[in-house]
Amino acid sequence: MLRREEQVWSEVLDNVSEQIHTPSFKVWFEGTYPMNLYEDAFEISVPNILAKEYIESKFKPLLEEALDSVTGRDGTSLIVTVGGENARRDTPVRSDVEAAESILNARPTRSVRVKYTFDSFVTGAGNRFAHAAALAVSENPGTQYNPLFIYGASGLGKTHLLRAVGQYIEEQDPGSRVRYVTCEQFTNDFINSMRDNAPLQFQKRYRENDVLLIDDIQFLENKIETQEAFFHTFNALYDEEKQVVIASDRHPKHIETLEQRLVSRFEWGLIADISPPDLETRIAILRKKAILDKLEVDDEVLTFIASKVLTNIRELEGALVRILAYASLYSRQVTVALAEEVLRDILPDQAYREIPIELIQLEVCRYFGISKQDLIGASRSKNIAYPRQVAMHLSRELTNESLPKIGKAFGGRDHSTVMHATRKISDAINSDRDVFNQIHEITQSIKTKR
Ligand SMILES: Nc1ncnc2c1ncn2[C@@H]1O[C@H](COP(=O)(O)OP(=O)(O)OP(=O)(O)O)[C@@H](O)[C@H]1O
Repeated sequence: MLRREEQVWSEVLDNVSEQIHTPSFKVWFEGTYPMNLYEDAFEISVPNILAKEYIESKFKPLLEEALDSVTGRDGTSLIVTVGGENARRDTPVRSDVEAAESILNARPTRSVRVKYTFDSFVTGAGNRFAHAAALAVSENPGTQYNPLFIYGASGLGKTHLLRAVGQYIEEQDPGSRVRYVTCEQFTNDFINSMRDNAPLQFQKRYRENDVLLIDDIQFLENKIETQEAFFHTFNALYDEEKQVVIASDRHPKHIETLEQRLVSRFEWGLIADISPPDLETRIAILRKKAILDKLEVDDEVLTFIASKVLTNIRELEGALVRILAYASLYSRQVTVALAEEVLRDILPDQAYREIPIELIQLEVCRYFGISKQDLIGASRSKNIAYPRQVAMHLSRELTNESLPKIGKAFGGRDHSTVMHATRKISDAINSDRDVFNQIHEITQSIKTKR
C-alpha cells in the first residue's frame, strides 16, 4: 500500500504533468521522491542540486498550488531536499540526469587538494602579484613575508591561493603542521573554549602549527574579544617564525573596528590584492577547467561565457558547468546559441546590455582628454596612438564585435592593426601596474555608463 506521502505526490504529479513540457517533466520529476507531509509543508527529495534549483525556480508555485488542491489545505510550502536520507535507492536514474550530475559534481568530488593547487591557478594581471607572493611564502614559510595578507572581492581565488600554500608546504614537508580555518571557525572555537573554560585547548589548536591559513578575516569586524584572541595567536606564531597567511575581502584598513595594533601586525608582512581577471585570463581559466574536468568545449563557447561573466570566477565556472549540464540533459550540442539561452536565465540583464564601441571611444577620449576625431584619425603621435590602442583593446574586451568590425569603427583600420593594439596593451597590462590600474579605471567608468 502506498504511503500517504506517495499518494499525495503521485496525485500532484498527475495534476501538473499536463502543464509541463513532457521531456522536461521526465527529466526533472522522474528521480523525485516524497519524503514528508507536514502540517504546512511537503518535503520531496531530488537526486541533484541542479534538479533542486530547477524545480524551485521554475515549478514551485505550480507544485504548491497542486499540493493545496490535493491535500485540501491552504498555503502548503514545498521543501526540496537533495538526496535526503530516505531517498528511494531503487529509483532508476535517467542516463541524462546521471550525466548532468556527473558534470555538476565534477568539482565537489575532486578532493580539495587536487583542486586548489598552484598548478590549477591561472595567473593574469589581476592576480599575478598575489600568486607570486603565495608561492614565495610556500617555498620559504615563516621567513620573508610574514604574515601574507591577500585581499580582493568575492570569488577571485583567495581561498584557492590559501589552500595552494597549504598543499604545497605539506607536499614539500609532509611532517609540517598546516591548519586552514575560516575566521568563523576560529571565532566559534574561541567562543566554545570560553564556554568550556578550556583556553589551553584553544591555544594548542591554533599555536601548535607551522602554518596557519585563515580565511575571511573580515569577520573579525566588531568582534573585539576574538580580535584579542587572534592578536595573541598571531604573536605566538610570529615569534616562533611560523607562517601566517590571511585572506580578506578588503584591505585591513577598511575592516571597521579592527584594532590598530592588528592592522599594523598585518602591515609587517606583505599585503597583496587580487583584482578581477581580464578577458584573456577568464578564457584561460575556463580552458583550464575544461581540461582538468575533461570537458570538450569549443573555444568560441568559452570566449562567449568569458565575455558575459566579468568579475566573479566562481560564477564564471558555474556558468560553464550549467551550460554543459543543460546540453547533456537535453542532448543538445554545446554551442554559443545554447550558452546564450542558458545564461540569459541566470545573468542579470546588465550582462546583456551591450556595450557599444562608441561608448568605449567616448570614455577613452574623456580619460585622455583627446577628441573622437583624433582617436579615429590618422595621427601616429604617441599621445593619440596610445589612447587609440587602449580603446581598441577595450572594444575587444568588452564587446562581442569582430576584429574587422572594430577596425572599421576606428577610421576603417585593418583587423591586424586591432590585433596588434590588443596584444600590445595586454602585454603592457601584464608588465606595468600603472597601465593595469589605468585600464581598470577606464573599464569601471564604461561599465557604470552602459
Ligand atoms: N586564477 C584562478 N585560476 C583558476 N581557478 C580560479 C582562479 N581564481 C579563482 N578560481 C576558482 O574560482 C572559484 C572561486 O575561488 P575562491 O573560492 O578561491 O574565491 P575567494 O576569493 O576565496 O571567494 P570568497 O571571498 O567568496 O570566499 C574556485 O573554484 C577557484 O578554484
